[in-house]
Amino acid sequence: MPKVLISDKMDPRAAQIFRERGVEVDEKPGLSKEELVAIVGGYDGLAIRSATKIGRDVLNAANNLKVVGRAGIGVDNVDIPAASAKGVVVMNTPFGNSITTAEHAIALMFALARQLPEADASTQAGKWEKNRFMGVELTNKTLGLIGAGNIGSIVADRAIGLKMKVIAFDPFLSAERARELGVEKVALDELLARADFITLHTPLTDQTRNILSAENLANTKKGVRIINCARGGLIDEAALKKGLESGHIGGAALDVFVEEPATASPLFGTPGFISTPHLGASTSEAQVNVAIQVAEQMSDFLLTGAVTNALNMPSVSAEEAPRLRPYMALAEKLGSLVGQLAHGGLSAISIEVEGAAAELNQKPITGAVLAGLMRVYSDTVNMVNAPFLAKERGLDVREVRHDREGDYHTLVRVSVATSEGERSVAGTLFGDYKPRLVELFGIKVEADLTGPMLYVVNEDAPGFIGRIGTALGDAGVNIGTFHLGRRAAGGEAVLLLSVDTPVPQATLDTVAKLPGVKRVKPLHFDR
Ligand SMILES: NC(=O)C1=CN([C@@H]2O[C@H](COP(=O)(O)OP(=O)(O)OC[C@H]3O[C@@H](n4cnc5c(N)ncnc54)[C@H](O)[C@@H]3O)[C@@H](O)[C@H]2O)C=CC1
Ligand SMILES: O=C(O)C(=O)COP(=O)(O)O
Repeated sequence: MPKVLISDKMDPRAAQIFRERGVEVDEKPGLSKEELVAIVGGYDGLAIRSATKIGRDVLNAANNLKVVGRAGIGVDNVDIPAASAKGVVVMNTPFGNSITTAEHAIALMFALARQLPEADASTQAGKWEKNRFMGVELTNKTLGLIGAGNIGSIVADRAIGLKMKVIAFDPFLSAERARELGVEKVALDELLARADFITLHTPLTDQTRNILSAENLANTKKGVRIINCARGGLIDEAALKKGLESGHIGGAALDVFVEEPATASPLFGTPGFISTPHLGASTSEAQVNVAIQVAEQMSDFLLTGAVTNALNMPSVSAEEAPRLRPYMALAEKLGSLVGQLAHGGLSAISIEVEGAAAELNQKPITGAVLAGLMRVYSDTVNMVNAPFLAKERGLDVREVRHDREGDYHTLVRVSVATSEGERSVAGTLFGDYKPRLVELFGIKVEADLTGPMLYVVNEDAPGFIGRIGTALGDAGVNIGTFHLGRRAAGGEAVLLLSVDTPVPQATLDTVAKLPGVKRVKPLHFDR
């Protein structure tokens, strides 16, 4: 039974779903990094929010980990390249808390416009400072949206409802989508110059880090009010403090900080500054949504192989997963076969599907071929990290889908470019579930690729099969199955033998010296 650790505070429905689905679950929110490193090796899945940091140290210790599930949106607390290299799928729940977070941005916008936190503190202190708190109306003001994705779009919709004019800077926002949202797409400089309020809704990337830099903050309209419910690091916090102190910035509301938890930010106490402790997603509705979704996605993956909302792997639906499973086994065996038989470096690989295979999602098949191929070089390879490793090695990967149906109702062909020219192998599924090799380097040969095997290329000649049987028999190696193919009578022939035990080196040397033998290679396949 797979085992999952919930390492952040999560709605109890997550644990309930894991248990109902047959996944063992431990709940240990608030672990230190050292505590997590000490126990993470015992888990197949980690369910997290933003507090758990999954870096190389945690991943190095996570030797059984298959999936990290983020009950929320931002995954900047997960080292995705390191997770991919380790073969760990990282998934999030991209919509479950978007409305809640958008509402928090709107709440902070109102709080800034009417100085609600300060007015509340002063009133409850018995001061009744009616004349101190003069606010501004939102109606007819311009809201500058930096990032118009899921959350930004909801903020735009709500702000338009409040009769604001919404302008948006987002390089990936199409003119058509901007029209649909009722926002005006502008360049960043124009947004800075025109906006009365600015709200940030982008992920933290190399392009967005410090997007509100000291220089950009200086180019904003005097009195601008700024809201950040996205990620700390989008705003230069020191420059923001200076801007608030000089009065150029009329107010700022941060839900997120460069350093979290922010318990001693220099911004605290600055006039016009208000803050919340990363509460954007904290409503009961959003937390139920993301808890249910993450537990379902992770259980599906661990129990059926279905992949939803992964950031480092193509999706596989729950309906597709059972249909794809035998193809992935076939693909992995074919990849392994070409990997084991390749002489020297490979520069390119092409994965072709035809017949019934062409109706399926090809990405997982490609991932499985690459995993089989790359496992020849490293035994920590799986479908998640194989495409990354292949890319790192400069392997050119091509996918081809043929509508035609040939001799077999379904076929997967793997061709590699080697220093000796192109080599290709092909396989089918017998009875729609049993992987079977049907072609090896242009020669028709049918075989199960399983366990220890022996591959021999020889000149087709009478008596050869007897001689090889004797050589293996003399070494006490029992032959399980025997598969033969040849280009033409008397031409090049291939022999694939499954053997009960691996063939010793001395016997391989004996076989290599038999008359007519051109190549001998022991192979091994997972069963
Ligand atoms: N405070 C909180 O508790 C929460 C924070 N978030 C954060 O909110 C942010 C936005 O989330 P979503 O809207 O769901 O993401 P999304 O991916 O739907 O939208 C992000 C948008 O940013 C745009 N973008 C990317 N690079 C950009 C750039 N250089 N300049 C301008 N725009 C750029 C993208 O085109 C996209 O439209 C994320 O950072 C997420 O982690 C999300 C939920 C809760
Ligand atoms: O979903 C996100 O990106 C968030 O920032 C929410 O964070 P949280 O789950 O509340 O720690």
